[in-house]
Amino acid sequence: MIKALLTDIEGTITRISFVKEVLFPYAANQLPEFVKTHQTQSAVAEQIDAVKTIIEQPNASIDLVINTLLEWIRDDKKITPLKQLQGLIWQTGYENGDFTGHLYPDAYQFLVAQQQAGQQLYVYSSGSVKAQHLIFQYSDFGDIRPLFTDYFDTKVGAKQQQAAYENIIAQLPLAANEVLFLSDVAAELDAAKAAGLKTLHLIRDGQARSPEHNYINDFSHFTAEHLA
Ligand SMILES: CSCCC(=O)C(=O)COP(=O)(O)O
Ligand SMILES: [Mg+2]
Repeated sequence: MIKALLTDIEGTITRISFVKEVLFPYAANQLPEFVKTHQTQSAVAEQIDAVKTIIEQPNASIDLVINTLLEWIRDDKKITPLKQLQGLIWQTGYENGDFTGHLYPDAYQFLVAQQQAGQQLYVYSSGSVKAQHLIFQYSDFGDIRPLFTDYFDTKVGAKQQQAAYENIIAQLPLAANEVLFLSDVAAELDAAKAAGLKTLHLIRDGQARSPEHNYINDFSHFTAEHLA
């Protein structure tokens, strides 16, 4: 019996175009200035050092680090130092009211109903935990952070790795088969299933189906059978 839901964000409860056409361009536009003016702050300096380690250039210039990060944004690389810096950059945009966090209405109604029914709600996204807090704090439906019990990002591992889901389950008071993972990406669902979680594929935009996973086109089609 399912006792908790673990949900992806982009493509599952949030429109892909909000991330690709609002958040990513905003981060790319603000990143050079943000990194240069905040490079001595520990939270930023730590990510700059992580980029230098990844590119194996300990003496890389700040411009090389910035250009590397911009290239990773263009390629939608889910690399932890980029995702951590994006979360710090997006905070200004949310606070300025430049955008609110998109949630599909069916997803919002689903999350509220599930929490009211006693399900624990967790989030696992490539976006940093800070970015997750922000999209929910400044969501289209107001501050919905009280819906969620905890948040996980790529610090537990990449989303297409089985070990990432094993690391998440190790932090929950639940068995893997008591957790239902919701995602739009089949490879993520495969990794979660290999770790023993139950899975449900959100196919909102005509993505290819996978015979390995049950699917729904939106949460209005979610039924009690999905919690069995
Ligand atoms: C938390 S909003 C930003 C989401 C993000 O940066 C991203 O890369 C989307 O990844 P997801 O794993 O949620 O599809
Ligand atoms: Mg996704």
